[in-house]
Amino acid sequence: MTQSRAEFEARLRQIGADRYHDKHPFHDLLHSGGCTPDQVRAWVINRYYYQHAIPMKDAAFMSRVEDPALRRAWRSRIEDHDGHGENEGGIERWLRLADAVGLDRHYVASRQGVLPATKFACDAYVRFVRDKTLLEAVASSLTELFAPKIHANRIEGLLANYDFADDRSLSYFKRRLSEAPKDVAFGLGWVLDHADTQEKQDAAAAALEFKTDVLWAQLDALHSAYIAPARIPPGGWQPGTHMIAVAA
Ligand SMILES: O=C(O)c1cc(C(=O)O)c2c(n1)C(=O)C(=O)c1cc(C(=O)O)[nH]c1-2
Repeated sequence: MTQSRAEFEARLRQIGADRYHDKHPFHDLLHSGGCTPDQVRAWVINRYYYQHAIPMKDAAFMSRVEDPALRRAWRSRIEDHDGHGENEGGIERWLRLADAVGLDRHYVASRQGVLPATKFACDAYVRFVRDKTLLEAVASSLTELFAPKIHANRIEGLLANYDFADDRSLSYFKRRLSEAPKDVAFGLGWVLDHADTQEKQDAAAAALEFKTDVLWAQLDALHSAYIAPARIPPGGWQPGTHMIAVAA
């Protein structure tokens, strides 16, 4: 049976409550100060791959949208990451975080050393948004409903527990606190308006579940590779390498 708008929204929010990556043990370690500097670096390197994929998936989405009003509402997402005018953009802000943890930003931006499962997960997200219905594509972005809370926790946890953390190195997350709610308010409204049959509601819910898997798989990959007993796959970043040379 088709759910009411309120019931369907509650169903989507429950998917976050059950499956969002704020519950992953890697995040507990990271936010509580339990990661070594190299484990934080591994996260920065791998998460860069997600940052790199996001504007590509938004461009893939926009290439399929025929309604100019929807493209107009969506295009700021690309500018938020790539920058526009005075705004240097999220990718540059992420590289500032890479600088702060002592990594060579050119290495991070090269995406060498990224774990295989991170690549598979992020590339699958870009393909999903390119190939599925527009409704499923928009629904898959709705994990951002749950992101401001994890960003606020992360800012607080990193500031309390790591020397590298300050306003400058964490500016990526601070900025997302104002960008994400605007995007997700639009995305949620669009999904609630367009998921007007049971079949469409089921497809949108499945898309959101798929996206929680994309996020969870990245943290499983990190945990397996870099938390003891660490098992770095061939080609994965080796701790101690690709650091900024520090003057003696
Ligand atoms: O740190 C996080 O936990 C987190 C999660 C998500 C998310 O839920 O997909 C995004 C972000 N951050 C983020 O910074 C971001 O720009 C972003 C864009 C999107 C998207 O699907 O379009 N998700 C996310």
